[in-house]
Amino acid sequence: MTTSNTGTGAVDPAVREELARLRDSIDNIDAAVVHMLAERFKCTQQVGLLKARHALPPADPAREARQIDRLRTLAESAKLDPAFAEKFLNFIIAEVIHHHERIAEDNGAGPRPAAG
Ligand SMILES: O=C(O)C(=O)C[C@]1(C(=O)O)C=C[C@@H](O)C=C1
Repeated sequence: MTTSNTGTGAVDPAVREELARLRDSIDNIDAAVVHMLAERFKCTQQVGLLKARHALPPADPAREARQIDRLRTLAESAKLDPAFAEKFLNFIIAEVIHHHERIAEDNGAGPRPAAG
């Protein structure tokens, strides 16, 4: 229980100000994340085209393993939950792989036939 909320619906103006200041920073960080993700997807779009043109598979599990390893280490030193960092990267990479598959289809490669 805090002493700032009187329970009457009135919130201490200092608390309001602190919340607004923190939310401004959150909004700036969210904007930076969106811009950085947009740049990342511009790069992966180029990778998708390169892979499609040279008949390379959309996914590269060995590369992903190295990225996850690296990101987990970075997360630990930044005091961010490494499991969260891994989930976040996997989420983004899954989307990239969908894009790669679509680019390959649009470039006439189509899905690879099953082995055997
Ligand atoms: O580096 C690649 O080969 C990519 O296609 C990019 C990327 C990524 O988004 O980082 C996506 C799919 C691969 O499985 C590995 C990494």
